[in-house]
Amino acid sequence: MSLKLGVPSKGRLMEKSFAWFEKHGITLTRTGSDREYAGHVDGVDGVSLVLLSAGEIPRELAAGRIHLGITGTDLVHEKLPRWEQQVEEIAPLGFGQADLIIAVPACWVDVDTLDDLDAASSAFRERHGHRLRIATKYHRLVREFLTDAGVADFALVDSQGATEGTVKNETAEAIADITSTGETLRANHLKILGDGVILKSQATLWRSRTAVYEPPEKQSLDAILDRLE
Ligand SMILES: Nc1ncnc2c1ncn2[C@@H]1O[C@H](COP(=O)(O)OP(=O)(O)OP(=O)(O)O)[C@@H](O)[C@H]1O
Ligand SMILES: O=P(O)(O)OC[C@H]1O[C@H](OP(=O)(O)OP(=O)(O)O)[C@H](O)[C@@H]1O
Repeated sequence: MSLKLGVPSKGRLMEKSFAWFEKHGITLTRTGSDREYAGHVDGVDGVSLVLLSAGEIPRELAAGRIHLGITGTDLVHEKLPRWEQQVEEIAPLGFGQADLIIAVPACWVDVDTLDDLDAASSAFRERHGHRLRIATKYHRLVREFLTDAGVADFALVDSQGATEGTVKNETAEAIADITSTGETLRANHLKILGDGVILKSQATLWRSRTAVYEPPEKQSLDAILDRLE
Protein backbone atom coordinates (compact mmCIF):
# COMPACT_ATOMS: atom_id res chain seq x y z
CA MET A 1 0.00 0.00 0.00
CA SER A 2 1.04 3.61 -0.51
CA LEU A 3 0.61 6.64 1.73
CA LYS A 4 -2.46 8.50 0.47
CA LEU A 5 -2.32 12.30 0.33
CA GLY A 6 -5.68 14.07 -0.19
CA VAL A 7 -5.57 17.49 -1.86
CA PRO A 8 -8.50 19.71 -2.98
CA SER A 9 -9.29 18.92 -6.59
CA LYS A 10 -9.87 22.45 -7.88
CA GLY A 11 -9.57 26.19 -7.45
CA ARG A 12 -7.45 28.29 -5.17
CA LEU A 13 -6.81 25.58 -2.58
CA MET A 14 -5.50 23.08 -5.14
CA GLU A 15 -3.06 25.48 -6.79
CA LYS A 16 -1.72 26.81 -3.50
CA SER A 17 -1.40 23.30 -2.05
CA PHE A 18 0.68 22.22 -5.05
CA ALA A 19 2.88 25.34 -4.69
CA TRP A 20 3.32 24.73 -0.94
CA PHE A 21 4.53 21.14 -1.46
CA GLU A 22 6.82 22.31 -4.29
CA LYS A 23 8.51 24.71 -1.83
CA HIS A 24 9.32 21.65 0.29
CA GLY A 25 10.79 19.70 -2.64
CA ILE A 26 7.70 17.57 -3.31
CA THR A 27 6.08 17.91 -6.74
CA LEU A 28 2.36 17.18 -7.11
CA THR A 29 1.12 16.91 -10.70
CA ARG A 30 -2.33 16.46 -12.17
CA THR A 31 -2.26 13.96 -14.99
CA GLY A 32 -4.67 13.34 -17.84
CA SER A 33 -7.25 15.89 -18.97
CA ASP A 34 -8.43 18.89 -16.92
CA ARG A 35 -11.45 16.88 -15.88
CA GLU A 36 -9.65 13.70 -14.90
CA TYR A 37 -9.07 13.51 -11.15
CA ALA A 38 -5.70 11.78 -11.30
CA GLY A 39 -2.20 12.82 -10.40
CA HIS A 40 1.13 11.75 -9.01
CA VAL A 41 3.75 12.70 -6.47
CA ASP A 42 7.49 13.13 -7.16
CA GLY A 43 10.25 13.80 -4.66
CA VAL A 44 9.22 11.21 -2.07
CA ASP A 45 8.62 7.49 -2.62
CA GLY A 46 5.44 5.55 -1.98
CA VAL A 47 2.93 8.42 -1.91
CA SER A 48 -0.20 8.59 -4.04
CA LEU A 49 -2.21 11.72 -4.72
CA VAL A 50 -5.96 11.64 -4.12
CA LEU A 51 -7.85 14.64 -5.56
CA LEU A 52 -11.01 15.33 -3.57
CA SER A 53 -13.55 18.02 -2.76
CA ALA A 54 -12.21 20.17 0.13
CA GLY A 55 -15.46 19.45 1.97
CA GLU A 56 -14.95 15.68 1.82
CA ILE A 57 -11.34 15.62 3.04
CA PRO A 58 -12.29 15.71 6.77
CA ARG A 59 -14.51 12.63 6.38
CA GLU A 60 -11.88 10.73 4.39
CA LEU A 61 -9.23 11.49 7.05
CA ALA A 62 -11.57 10.42 9.86
CA ALA A 63 -12.40 7.18 8.03
CA GLY A 64 -8.68 6.50 7.51
CA ARG A 65 -9.09 6.28 3.74
CA ILE A 66 -6.40 8.94 3.33
CA HIS A 67 -3.37 9.33 5.63
CA LEU A 68 -2.69 13.03 5.01
CA GLY A 69 -5.00 15.74 3.73
CA ILE A 70 -5.17 19.47 3.09
CA THR A 71 -8.34 21.36 3.91
CA GLY A 72 -9.53 24.36 5.92
CA THR A 73 -9.77 24.41 9.72
CA ASP A 74 -13.41 25.45 9.31
CA LEU A 75 -14.32 22.26 7.45
CA VAL A 76 -12.51 19.96 9.92
CA HIS A 77 -14.10 21.65 12.95
CA GLU A 78 -17.55 21.63 11.35
CA LYS A 79 -17.55 18.10 10.01
CA LEU A 80 -15.68 16.17 12.71
CA PRO A 81 -17.11 16.22 16.24
CA ARG A 82 -14.15 15.93 18.68
CA TRP A 83 -11.83 16.45 15.70
CA GLU A 84 -8.66 16.22 17.86
CA GLN A 85 -9.34 12.51 18.39
CA GLN A 86 -9.60 11.82 14.68
CA VAL A 87 -6.96 14.04 13.07
CA GLU A 88 -3.68 15.68 14.03
CA GLU A 89 -2.78 19.15 12.80
CA ILE A 90 0.62 18.90 11.09
CA ALA A 91 1.07 22.43 9.73
CA PRO A 92 -0.96 25.57 9.04
CA LEU A 93 -0.17 26.46 5.43
CA GLY A 94 -0.52 30.25 5.39
CA PHE A 95 -3.20 30.46 2.70
CA GLY A 96 -6.95 29.99 2.42
CA GLN A 97 -7.38 32.40 5.33
CA ALA A 98 -11.01 33.18 5.98
CA ASP A 99 -13.20 33.98 8.99
CA LEU A 100 -16.47 32.25 9.76
CA ILE A 101 -18.73 35.12 10.85
CA ILE A 102 -22.31 36.10 11.66
CA ALA A 103 -23.66 38.98 9.58
CA VAL A 104 -26.95 40.87 9.56
CA PRO A 105 -28.39 43.49 7.19
CA ALA A 106 -26.32 46.71 7.32
CA CYS A 107 -29.58 48.64 7.76
CA TRP A 108 -30.26 47.02 11.16
CA VAL A 109 -28.81 50.02 13.00
CA ASP A 110 -29.67 48.68 16.47
CA VAL A 111 -27.96 45.32 15.95
CA ASP A 112 -24.16 45.37 16.29
CA THR A 113 -23.45 42.59 18.82
CA LEU A 114 -24.66 39.12 19.78
CA ASP A 115 -26.65 40.63 22.68
CA ASP A 116 -28.39 42.90 20.18
CA LEU A 117 -29.06 39.88 17.96
CA ASP A 118 -30.57 38.03 20.92
CA ALA A 119 -32.90 40.97 21.63
CA ALA A 120 -33.76 41.33 17.94
CA SER A 121 -34.49 37.63 17.56
CA SER A 122 -36.95 37.62 20.50
CA ALA A 123 -38.68 40.70 19.09
CA PHE A 124 -38.69 39.09 15.63
CA ARG A 125 -40.40 35.96 16.91
CA GLU A 126 -43.09 37.94 18.72
CA ARG A 127 -43.76 40.05 15.67
CA HIS A 128 -43.63 37.38 12.95
CA GLY A 129 -44.62 34.23 14.82
CA HIS A 130 -41.54 32.35 13.65
CA ARG A 131 -37.88 32.38 14.53
CA LEU A 132 -35.27 34.60 12.91
CA ARG A 133 -33.61 32.54 10.19
CA ILE A 134 -29.83 32.31 9.80
CA ALA A 135 -28.59 30.78 6.53
CA THR A 136 -25.41 28.70 6.69
CA LYS A 137 -23.65 25.49 5.73
CA TYR A 138 -21.80 25.44 9.10
CA HIS A 139 -24.67 24.11 11.20
CA ARG A 140 -22.73 22.59 14.09
CA LEU A 141 -20.29 25.48 14.64
CA VAL A 142 -22.97 28.17 14.37
CA ARG A 143 -25.45 26.42 16.67
CA GLU A 144 -22.74 25.81 19.29
CA PHE A 145 -21.45 29.40 19.08
CA LEU A 146 -24.88 31.05 19.35
CA THR A 147 -26.07 28.74 22.12
CA ASP A 148 -22.90 29.45 24.15
CA ALA A 149 -23.46 33.18 23.58
CA GLY A 150 -27.03 32.89 24.93
CA VAL A 151 -28.80 33.60 21.64
CA ALA A 152 -31.88 31.37 21.67
CA ASP A 153 -34.60 32.39 19.24
CA PHE A 154 -33.08 31.46 15.89
CA ALA A 155 -33.54 28.77 13.26
CA LEU A 156 -30.75 27.63 10.96
CA VAL A 157 -31.65 27.26 7.30
CA ASP A 158 -29.32 25.34 5.02
CA SER A 159 -27.43 27.21 2.33
CA GLN A 160 -24.65 25.42 0.48
CA GLY A 161 -23.53 28.43 -1.62
CA ALA A 162 -24.32 32.08 -2.46
CA THR A 163 -25.32 32.36 1.20
CA GLU A 164 -25.05 36.16 1.25
CA GLY A 165 -27.89 36.25 -1.30
CA THR A 166 -30.40 34.58 1.02
CA VAL A 167 -31.22 37.83 2.85
CA LYS A 168 -32.10 39.69 -0.35
CA ASN A 169 -34.02 36.62 -1.52
CA GLU A 170 -35.94 36.65 1.78
CA THR A 171 -35.14 33.06 2.71
CA ALA A 172 -33.16 34.24 5.78
CA GLU A 173 -32.77 37.35 7.96
CA ALA A 174 -29.06 36.80 8.79
CA ILE A 175 -26.19 34.63 7.59
CA ALA A 176 -23.16 32.75 8.94
CA ASP A 177 -20.49 32.21 6.30
CA ILE A 178 -16.83 32.49 5.43
CA THR A 179 -15.43 35.89 4.54
CA SER A 180 -12.00 36.85 3.30
CA THR A 181 -11.86 40.32 1.70
CA GLY A 182 -15.37 41.21 2.90
CA GLU A 183 -16.40 42.18 -0.64
CA THR A 184 -19.26 39.69 -0.91
CA LEU A 185 -20.74 40.92 2.38
CA ARG A 186 -20.46 44.57 1.33
CA ALA A 187 -21.96 43.88 -2.09
CA ASN A 188 -24.95 42.23 -0.39
CA HIS A 189 -25.43 45.03 2.19
CA LEU A 190 -24.50 42.91 5.20
CA LYS A 191 -22.37 43.78 8.25
CA ILE A 192 -20.45 41.51 10.63
CA LEU A 193 -21.49 41.62 14.29
CA GLY A 194 -18.67 43.10 16.43
CA ASP A 195 -18.36 39.87 18.43
CA GLY A 196 -19.60 37.67 15.59
CA VAL A 197 -16.36 35.93 14.55
CA ILE A 198 -16.91 32.21 15.15
CA LEU A 199 -13.61 30.86 13.85
CA LYS A 200 -10.48 32.00 12.03
CA SER A 201 -9.70 29.42 9.40
CA GLN A 202 -6.81 28.65 7.07
CA ALA A 203 -5.73 25.75 4.89
CA THR A 204 -3.95 23.18 7.04
CA LEU A 205 -2.16 19.86 6.54
CA TRP A 206 -3.78 17.13 8.67
CA ARG A 207 -2.79 13.55 9.53
CA SER A 208 -5.38 10.86 10.07
CA ARG A 209 -5.20 9.20 13.49
CA THR A 210 -7.32 6.29 12.31
CA ALA A 211 -5.50 5.29 9.08
CA VAL A 212 -3.28 2.21 9.13
CA TYR A 213 0.45 2.92 8.98
CA GLU A 214 2.30 -0.26 7.97
CA PRO A 215 6.10 0.07 7.64
CA PRO A 216 6.03 1.34 3.99
CA GLU A 217 3.46 4.06 4.76
CA LYS A 218 5.25 4.95 7.99
CA GLN A 219 8.49 5.38 6.01
CA SER A 220 6.83 7.65 3.45
CA LEU A 221 5.19 9.69 6.22
CA ASP A 222 8.53 10.15 7.99
CA ALA A 223 10.14 11.19 4.68
CA ILE A 224 7.43 13.84 4.16
CA LEU A 225 7.65 15.10 7.75
CA ASP A 226 11.47 15.38 7.38
CA ARG A 227 10.98 17.57 4.32
CA LEU A 228 8.58 19.84 6.17
CA GLU A 229 10.94 20.56 9.05
N1 LIG B 1 -13.05 33.65 -0.21
C1 LIG B 1 -12.26 32.77 0.36
N2 LIG B 1 -10.96 33.05 0.56
C2 LIG B 1 -10.14 32.14 1.13
N3 LIG B 1 -10.54 30.90 1.52
C3 LIG B 1 -11.81 30.59 1.31
C4 LIG B 1 -12.73 31.48 0.73
N4 LIG B 1 -13.93 30.86 0.65
C5 LIG B 1 -13.75 29.63 1.16
N5 LIG B 1 -12.48 29.47 1.56
C6 LIG B 1 -11.91 28.27 2.18
O1 LIG B 1 -11.69 27.28 1.19
C7 LIG B 1 -12.05 26.00 1.70
C8 LIG B 1 -12.98 25.29 0.73
O2 LIG B 1 -14.13 26.08 0.60
P1 LIG B 1 -15.53 25.56 0.06
O3 LIG B 1 -16.24 24.79 1.10
O4 LIG B 1 -16.18 26.78 -0.50
O5 LIG B 1 -15.12 24.54 -1.02
P2 LIG B 1 -15.29 24.67 -2.56
O6 LIG B 1 -14.13 25.45 -3.10
O7 LIG B 1 -16.68 25.15 -2.86
O8 LIG B 1 -15.08 23.14 -2.96
P3 LIG B 1 -16.09 21.92 -2.91
O9 LIG B 1 -17.45 22.44 -3.34
O10 LIG B 1 -15.46 20.99 -3.90
O11 LIG B 1 -16.07 21.39 -1.51
C9 LIG B 1 -12.65 26.22 3.09
O12 LIG B 1 -11.73 25.80 4.07
C10 LIG B 1 -12.89 27.70 3.18
O13 LIG B 1 -12.62 28.23 4.45
O1 LIG C 1 -15.00 37.94 1.56
P1 LIG C 1 -14.85 37.54 0.13
O2 LIG C 1 -13.44 37.70 -0.36
O3 LIG C 1 -15.84 38.25 -0.75
O4 LIG C 1 -15.11 35.96 0.01
C1 LIG C 1 -16.23 35.38 0.61
C2 LIG C 1 -16.94 34.46 -0.32
O5 LIG C 1 -16.07 33.39 -0.76
C3 LIG C 1 -16.73 32.15 -0.57
O6 LIG C 1 -17.57 31.84 -1.62
P2 LIG C 1 -17.12 31.01 -2.89
O7 LIG C 1 -16.44 31.91 -3.86
O8 LIG C 1 -16.34 29.79 -2.47
O9 LIG C 1 -18.53 30.58 -3.47
P3 LIG C 1 -19.78 29.89 -2.73
O10 LIG C 1 -20.72 31.01 -2.41
O11 LIG C 1 -20.32 28.96 -3.77
O12 LIG C 1 -19.30 29.17 -1.50
C4 LIG C 1 -17.60 32.39 0.67
O13 LIG C 1 -18.67 31.47 0.76
C5 LIG C 1 -18.08 33.81 0.44
O14 LIG C 1 -19.26 33.86 -0.31
